[in-house]
Amino acid sequence: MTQQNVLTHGFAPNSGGAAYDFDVAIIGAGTAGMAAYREASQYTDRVALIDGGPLGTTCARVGCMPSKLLIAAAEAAHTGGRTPLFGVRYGAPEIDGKAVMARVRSERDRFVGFVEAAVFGFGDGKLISEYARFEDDHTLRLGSGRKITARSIVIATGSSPAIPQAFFAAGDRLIVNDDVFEWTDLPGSVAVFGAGVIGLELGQALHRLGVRVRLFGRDNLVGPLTDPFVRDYAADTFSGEFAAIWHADSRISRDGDAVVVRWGDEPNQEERFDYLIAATGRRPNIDKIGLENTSLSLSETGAPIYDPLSGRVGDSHIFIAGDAAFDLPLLHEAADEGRLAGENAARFPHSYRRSRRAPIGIVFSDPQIAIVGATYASLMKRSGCDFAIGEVSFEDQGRARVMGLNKGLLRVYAEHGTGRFLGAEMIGPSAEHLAHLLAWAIQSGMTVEQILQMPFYHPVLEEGVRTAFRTANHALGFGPNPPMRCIDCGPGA
Ligand SMILES: Cc1cc2nc3c(=O)[nH]c(=O)nc-3n(C[C@H](O)[C@H](O)[C@H](O)COP(=O)(O)OP(=O)(O)OC[C@H]3O[C@@H](n4cnc5c(N)ncnc54)[C@H](O)[C@@H]3O)c2cc1C
Ligand SMILES: NC(=O)c1ccc[n+]([C@@H]2O[C@H](COP(=O)([O-])OP(=O)(O)OC[C@H]3O[C@@H](n4cnc5c(N)ncnc54)[C@H](O)[C@@H]3O)[C@@H](O)[C@H]2O)c1
Repeated sequence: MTQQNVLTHGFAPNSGGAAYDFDVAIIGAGTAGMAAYREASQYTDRVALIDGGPLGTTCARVGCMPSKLLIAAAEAAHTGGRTPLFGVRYGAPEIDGKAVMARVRSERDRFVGFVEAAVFGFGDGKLISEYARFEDDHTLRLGSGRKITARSIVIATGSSPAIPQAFFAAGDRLIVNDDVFEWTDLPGSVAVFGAGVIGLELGQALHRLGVRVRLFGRDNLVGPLTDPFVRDYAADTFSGEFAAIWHADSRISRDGDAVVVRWGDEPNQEERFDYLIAATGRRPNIDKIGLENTSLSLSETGAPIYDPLSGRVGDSHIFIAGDAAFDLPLLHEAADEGRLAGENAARFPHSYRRSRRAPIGIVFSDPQIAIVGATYASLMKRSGCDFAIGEVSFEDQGRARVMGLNKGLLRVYAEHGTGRFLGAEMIGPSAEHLAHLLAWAIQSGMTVEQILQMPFYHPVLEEGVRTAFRTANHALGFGPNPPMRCIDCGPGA
């Protein structure tokens, strides 16, 4: 990849004798930073995009894309195990770990290449390949020691794995997601710590690829789920497939090449692994950017206090976006926040607030997990039990049974009085698609009644969604419960 557009020694800013070197300086050329750059460039040419590397974005390099590539391989390995249900038998899968990881890495490199090409395509002198930290409110000190000034600044520095101190007892066998995607072969065994999104996705995928996996969670949490019924259903489902301890107070040590994990006093409560994968959450990359040298208001944790509808930190000329803000650390949110911050930084002091899209989060486990709109926990906090709940189990749902994918539970939440659809949590088949339907309904401000007026084909998984809304309709006091397995709804609808 040519770096001819990368400016490392000197730049040509300060056009027109302006007070600052740049109108906008963006720290971080990830998803949020690139979106900010594109947006700000609509208003001014005097934009600097600063990134100390590696380029390529977290999503493409060590996040969304390589994780989904690994999951795709795991799905291929798992498919044969499901087919005896249909009277179709394949032999045991033969998993070539080297070939699995070769595809993950080469496809990953391809995605990263596209991103790099986009950054380098921004034009001469637009990218400054150095790390930056604040020297004062308008001044950034670069890694080389040089300084630049900017009228507005966007912080888009992303996030990094947060690793509990106790894990370091595993020495060089302690790894994070970044390291997994550098493997050239699959290991024999891993202890995955953290039953959040990353832990579930990587843990299940590695298990299906023949790696001995044990997942160690905390507080019985399962991914992002907050509804106790859906969470318990999910925990039972995953426990039925691979070894998982949803709450463990474990002790970690190292014995030769092995990581030893002990989670109780019984002899069978100790296991040895090749690696310990830390998937225990992420923290924003804001601790080393010199925020203490600015006049910004910081929270107790040292995070800039900002408005998520404008990206603006306090009443300053500084904006924050993406995982650095850590409100919704997801790819599409990083892109939206980057655009918002870039526009407002360029327009400054005329910055505006913009409404946000309906929240949506998907975990690419199997079954998939999805949450949309307001979570169960946030509704409980906001209104106690004063909201209506509808639900459907996918165990007897027609289409799910036909496909042998009849594992899952969807719970939908609606506002009493208005019948407005507020949010949903689910585990189940094709959750990635059903979640989009649900999120679009929330963003459109639909009521349960309006949703039930929509067309539903037969036999489809969406009929299960309809059942959940029919039971919500009843919980709202708007109508009777749907008959169980009603024929005109389609069998098991
Ligand atoms: C394993 C994994 C799987 C994921 N899967 C999904 C998924 O399926 N779907 C989804 O929506 N999200 C997923 N995510 C989350 C998603 O990847 C992130 O939310 C998103 O990439 C954040 O983008 P960003 O621009 O904020 O940060 P990044 O892309 O990390 O960009 C930050 C940039 O800032 C640079 N930088 C940092 N500090 C400085 C500094 N001081 N000076 C200059 N440059 C600096 C870095 O080099 C980097 O290039 C996943 C994350 C992980 C880790
Ligand atoms: N499909 C997706 O959209 C996707 C996939 C992967 C990552 N992501 C993003 O990346 C972020 C980070 O993912 P993550 O999984 O690292 O964080 P997470 O916040 O989703 O989960 C971390 C989990 O680790 C647990 N934990 C903390 N300390 C622990 C300990 N000592 N022992 C055992 N468990 C412990 C927490 O209770 C929590 O359940 C996510 O919030 C998400 O925004 C998204």
